[in-house]
Amino acid sequence: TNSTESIPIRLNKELAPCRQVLDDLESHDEAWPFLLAVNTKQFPTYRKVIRNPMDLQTIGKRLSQNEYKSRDEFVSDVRLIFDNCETFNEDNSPVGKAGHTLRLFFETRWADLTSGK
Ligand SMILES: Cn1cc(C(=O)NCCCNC(=O)c2ccc(F)cc2)ccc1=O
Repeated sequence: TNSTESIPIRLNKELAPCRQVLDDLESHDEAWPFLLAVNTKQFPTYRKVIRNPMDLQTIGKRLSQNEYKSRDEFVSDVRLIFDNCETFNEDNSPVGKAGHTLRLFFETRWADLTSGK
């Protein structure tokens, strides 16, 4: 059965752009640092520095489990990825640059999807 059948139409419509932009982010060439949670064995200081980790897989799970009650909650989690990235990485590092590139891509795509274009 279609898991969205139980969601009110209004909410389902609300969340459609969220699914679309998440798919676009996941398939972006610069998404590689953000697809999965940062590996804390590879980066042992990460959880000390970053109190609220976030990644695209986690957002996908929350979306599929209907944990977002509004677009704003979804957008906050996406922006948390990029804010965490700026906190932990130098701007001119490979991950830092990927974060800036993907943030700009997100904000542009999100505006297109939600400004009725
Ligand atoms: C957000 N962030 C990520 C990293 C980081 O180094 N992340 C993993 C890179 C290695 N992972 C991959 O290359 C990969 C992962 C999944 C996939 F499907 C394809 C490639 C470091 C600091 C930081 O703040």
